[in-house]
Amino acid sequence: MSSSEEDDFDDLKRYFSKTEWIHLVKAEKVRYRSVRRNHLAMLAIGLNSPVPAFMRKGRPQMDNTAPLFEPSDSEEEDEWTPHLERYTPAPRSLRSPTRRPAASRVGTTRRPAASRVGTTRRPAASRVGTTRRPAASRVGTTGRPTAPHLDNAATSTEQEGEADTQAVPQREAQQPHPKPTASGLSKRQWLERRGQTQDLNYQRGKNLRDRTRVSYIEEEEPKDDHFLFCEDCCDFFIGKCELHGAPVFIPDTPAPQGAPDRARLTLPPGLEIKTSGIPGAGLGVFNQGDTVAVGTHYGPYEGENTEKDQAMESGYSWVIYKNRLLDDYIDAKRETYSNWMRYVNCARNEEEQNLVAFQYRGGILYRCCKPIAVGDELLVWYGEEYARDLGIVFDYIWDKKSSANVMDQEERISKPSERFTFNDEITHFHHWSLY
Ligand SMILES: C[S@@+](CC[C@H](N)C(=O)[O-])C[C@H]1O[C@@H](n2cnc3c(N)ncnc32)[C@H](O)[C@@H]1O
Repeated sequence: MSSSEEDDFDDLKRYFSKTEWIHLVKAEKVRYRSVRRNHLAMLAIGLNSPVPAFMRKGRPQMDNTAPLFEPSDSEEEDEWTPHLERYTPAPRSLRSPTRRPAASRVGTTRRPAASRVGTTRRPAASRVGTTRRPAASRVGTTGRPTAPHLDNAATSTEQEGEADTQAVPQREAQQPHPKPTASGLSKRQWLERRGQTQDLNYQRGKNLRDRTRVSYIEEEEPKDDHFLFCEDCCDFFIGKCELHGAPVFIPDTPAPQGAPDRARLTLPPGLEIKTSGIPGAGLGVFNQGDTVAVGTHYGPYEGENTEKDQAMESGYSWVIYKNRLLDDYIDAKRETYSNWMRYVNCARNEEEQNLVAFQYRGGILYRCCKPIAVGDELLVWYGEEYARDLGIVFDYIWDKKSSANVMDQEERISKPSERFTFNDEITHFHHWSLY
């Protein structure tokens, strides 16, 4: 990383020991920086955001001086971060386990990224699950109860984040004086700002019925597949990208499940299904409308839930990572129970790939990573092993230089032209093809 890039992370350094810092790779720093920014942004607008673990004072040192996200050979690997990509540039077949791909196609041992069935890798388009724990909760969630009836309330944001919600009212009732929250306001002040002081009428001994109803909404902890990726910033975000705003989602045309030819009926306006431009590939999906902009999202991929064995037999399946023990398999073989995305063929090289498959909130989405002009065929990457299993001939070039050293790789990853996503099982043409 150049020294000017290193400067970008100056604010972050103080949260880490020297040893921890030198073991963080760029992608991790970028992630921590986003987490911190999100956290601060939420505080700035008065939302209750727990302090991210890594920012907490006195947190235990990360005991590991080796890379924080050291890859493991175990199938049980629960978490996946971009960092791991540095260690496994070699055979990334979906069937060979260590890492967890983004959405992956079924069919191998590796779980496919938004992956086609058949792998153990976490699918890119659906590679679920990483080590990321973006402290910052989604903007818009209420976070822990800022119970309006607790007029003498207010424990620190952090305490609130750790305590049982049930315990909060009692604990808070015992606190005679408001303590400042992480936003610098006491809870009372915060509530006053929100014009809710009229609700502060609850005192001990008063009829509980007089209390304002409070709904305790658990803060949603972002999961690995809650993130979207901004193709311009080359960074992950939740909700909307700070610079480029809300992502574009193109919904399917509604069609009843079980309808004959349902998959075709779901085609969004502007797309067309016709014979693929790839010889022998059958049908494909083409753009017949305006150019599809980078960052446009389609999906989720629809099909029937199935077992791994069946999924591996199908040319229309993806793996959806659920947790360390469980994957779901979705098969769009039957047109009556699937959507148009089943017709999207596999790119044969980086040049023609214009969609990236990844897992988002338990489904597989395709994100446009290259403008799709009128007449162009939509092409996604299925994942190497799955593509192989299907007999797809592709330009297998990335492995030739897969032994590129880590620094080299990191340099390359930092180039904006090379995508670096959690879902990169599917996207590896983007950044692996160059090695
Ligand atoms: C998800 S389906 C795509 C839609 C399929 N073309 C159809 O007509 O239903 C996957 C199947 O399409 C074909 N296919 C997809 N990409 C291909 C490619 N690059 N080259 C050859 N065949 C391909 C293979 O037969 C594969 O099993």
